Amino acid sequence: MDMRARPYRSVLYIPGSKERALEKAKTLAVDAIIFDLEDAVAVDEKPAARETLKAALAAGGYGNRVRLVRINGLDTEWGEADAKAAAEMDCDAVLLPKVESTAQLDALAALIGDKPIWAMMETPRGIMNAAAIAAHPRMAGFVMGTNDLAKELQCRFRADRLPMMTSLQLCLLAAKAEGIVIVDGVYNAFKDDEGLKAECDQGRDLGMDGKTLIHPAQVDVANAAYAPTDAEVDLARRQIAAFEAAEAEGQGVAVVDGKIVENLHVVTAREILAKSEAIQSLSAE
Ligand SMILES: CC(C)(COP(=O)(O)OP(=O)(O)OC[C@H]1O[C@@H](n2cnc3c(N)ncnc32)[C@H](O)[C@@H]1OP(=O)(O)O)[C@@H](O)C(=O)NCCC(=O)NCCSC(=O)C[C@H](O)C(=O)O
Ligand SMILES: [Mg+2]
Repeated sequence: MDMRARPYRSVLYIPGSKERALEKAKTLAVDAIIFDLEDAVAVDEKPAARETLKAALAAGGYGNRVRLVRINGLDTEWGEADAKAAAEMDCDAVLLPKVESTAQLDALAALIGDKPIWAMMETPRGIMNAAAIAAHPRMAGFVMGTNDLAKELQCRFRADRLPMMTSLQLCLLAAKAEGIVIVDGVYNAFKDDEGLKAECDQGRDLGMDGKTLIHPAQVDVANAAYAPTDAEVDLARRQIAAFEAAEAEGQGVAVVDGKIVENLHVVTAREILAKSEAIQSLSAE
């Protein structure tokens, strides 16, 4: 399955220093993992975490989960060594934090061979440059860093996320314009399923591909919220059938449940079916 076509409902951060969590992840039904060398790893543990992570990835066992390695920024004392190490790791892409310019992406690209790049979108300057960052030839996905963003915006955390909505939507526009993946920021209260579900539903409504997570307890909620529902799959099938029947009769429009169905709705319907099938084939592997 190519990187863009596959599901990203649940994207779990794992501190690269925590062997127990690195092991636990092999048993979790996550679509992707962010193996973290940045904020989840204490300063004193950074070089050791790089070695721990390298060994864990070499040992394998992560199945069909997409493996992203989040390095420290190239302006830190660990960034360049992280990037060179990640280039040799058995991972699918390298995630760069606090991306603000395409020059930073060029610098990373020079260190990591042909691995795709993902960007943490979490600073005001980065958000303002989202279009150019998304259009970089090596760019494959955006991860919203809503904790850093809230810090930089000096905004309050609100259930409706109004203070950061412009930022989320600028990144969504940039990602969709370039056809790259975009996953939403974390929900910090990892024991609050109801709040997490509400934020997942909001992200899904906005057009996010999935949710970044910090704890295994959050996985099922995100997987459910970002999968097409049975009702959506049923409607998609009926829309496609009705439109094909209308076309066979020389019509360009069908009606399903009292609503028009045109070619563009059929494109969305086919995407829903494709995502549903991709999820099924992931769990069957
Ligand atoms: C939040 C935690 C510190 C809680 O850890 P812990 O106290 O160990 O939780 P539990 O005892 O409930 O754990 C139960 C078992 O699950 C494993 N576990 C816990 N967390 C993870 C995980 N993330 N991945 C895999 N496995 C995990 C434990 O090892 C236990 O296993 P077992 O004993 O075998 O049953 C902890 O969850 C944690 O460290 N989470 C990650 C925090 C993190 O990554 N933070 C950085 C990312 S957030 C961010 O920076 C986003 C962005 O940049 C922004 O700006 O917004
Ligand atoms: Mg951050």
